Amino acid sequence: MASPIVVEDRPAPLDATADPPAVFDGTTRLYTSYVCPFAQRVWITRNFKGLQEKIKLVPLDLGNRPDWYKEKVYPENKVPALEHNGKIIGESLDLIKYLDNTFEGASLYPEDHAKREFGDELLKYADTFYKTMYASLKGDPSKETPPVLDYLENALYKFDDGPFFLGQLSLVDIAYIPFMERFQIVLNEFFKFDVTAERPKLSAWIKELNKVDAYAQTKIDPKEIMEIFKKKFM
Ligand SMILES: N[C@@H](CCC(=O)N[C@@H](CS)C(=O)NCC(=O)O)C(=O)O
Repeated sequence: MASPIVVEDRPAPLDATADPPAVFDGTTRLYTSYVCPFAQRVWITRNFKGLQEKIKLVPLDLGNRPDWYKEKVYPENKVPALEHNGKIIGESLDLIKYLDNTFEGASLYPEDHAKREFGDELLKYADTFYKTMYASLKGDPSKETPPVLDYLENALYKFDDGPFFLGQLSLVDIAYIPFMERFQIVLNEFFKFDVTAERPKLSAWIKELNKVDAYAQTKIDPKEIMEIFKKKFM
């Protein structure tokens, strides 16, 4: 079960003029960006586990990033990064596992061996998925994306005890949904290509995820998605 619904105000992103937080003062902080799909994975995980009080959001303006972020916090200069117990941890897939294993709250990975094995395979495939989707924008998505979309559609038939990849909501769904959110909009708007057409499982999966408050609260305005993609990828 998800934790009770918490409605949060989004703090304003910090830009180059902002002072740094009191780094390594014992506060657990998620350095993030509201528009970053990798960071969104960690944000959803935090929300679902009910860690809003324990893990403070520190959103950055990536286009005008403060120098102190690279210098004092995360030399990689990327989001997401988590400050916890005197250290900084990066990489979204590592972070969602870290949050699930380290903090209290609902578990996001099943105990069942077959589900874990399939979950590991799907988590590995997440890079192939998003890279194929981004690369397709330079060509014809209606030809280049069906293999990866069909892989996901077929994967959704594997367990029938719920609409999610491993039946119940897990880290696997959280790894994919930020990217699906963006590509559903962008492919529809710019290429008139519907990722869910003739993919009933995928369509139901997206609908069910939209009912999950921990995710719904992290969505960004579709107009903003289209502007970002127009500027950066097309
Ligand atoms: N592999 C990383 C990718 C993180 C990433 O690329 N984040 C982007 C924003 S969406 C970023 O911080 N870019 C800043 C930059 O590259 O300078 C992860 O999974 O966390």
